[in-house]
Amino acid sequence: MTTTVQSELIAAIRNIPDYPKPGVMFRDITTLLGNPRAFRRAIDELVHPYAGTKIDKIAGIEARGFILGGAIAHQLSSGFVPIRKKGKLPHDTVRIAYSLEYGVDEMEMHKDALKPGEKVILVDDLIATGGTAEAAVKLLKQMGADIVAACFVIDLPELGGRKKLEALGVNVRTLIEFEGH
Ligand SMILES: O=P(O)(O)OC[C@H]1O[C@H](OP(=O)(O)OP(=O)(O)O)[C@H](O)[C@@H]1O
Ligand SMILES: Nc1ncnc2[nH]cnc12
Repeated sequence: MTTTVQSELIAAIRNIPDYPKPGVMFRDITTLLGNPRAFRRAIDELVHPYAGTKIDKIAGIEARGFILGGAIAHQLSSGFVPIRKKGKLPHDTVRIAYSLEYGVDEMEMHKDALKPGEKVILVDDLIATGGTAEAAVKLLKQMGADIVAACFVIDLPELGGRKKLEALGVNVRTLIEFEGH
């Protein structure tokens, strides 16, 4: 069943066919971010299960996870930890390689960004194959984080990312789903 809030979020997202390559329907959240009501709704929906829970850090995945994660951190009075593509963080880092549709990339976070046992929520805009989020989960676990949940606005269920994270024992929260790539 699609709720009113879900319909509103779906309507706020712009769909761009064949971007960045033929056959991909790009789910563009910039229109949602530019819509004050939809942006607030998305943040409220992502946050509400954790209201009143002490969450030490929100870990946001570059780049769109920074925007959502910053707003969520503010709402939950948590700190924010950026997980960045390699070479962007200035201090000592932990780094992990991960697979993209074509080739591999690496992401990293600062070694002192988290203390073991801290409660962390991982945030990104979208989960597709789950390769990006899986790598982020591995980095967070390496740092000794207690991963409370991984939260995304959009799930592309056919690509299997949610199941991949759940197989790692991660509680996954998503707001809306789209069929296909
Ligand atoms: O589940 P996956 O198959 O790993 O794909 C999901 C990732 O893809 C997009 O980021 P992208 O790699 O396009 O980077 P960007 O946000 O820096 O543009 C999205 O924001 C996720 O981070
Ligand atoms: N279809 C899609 N739209 C936006 N970001 C994505 N990342 C991976 N697949 C995507």
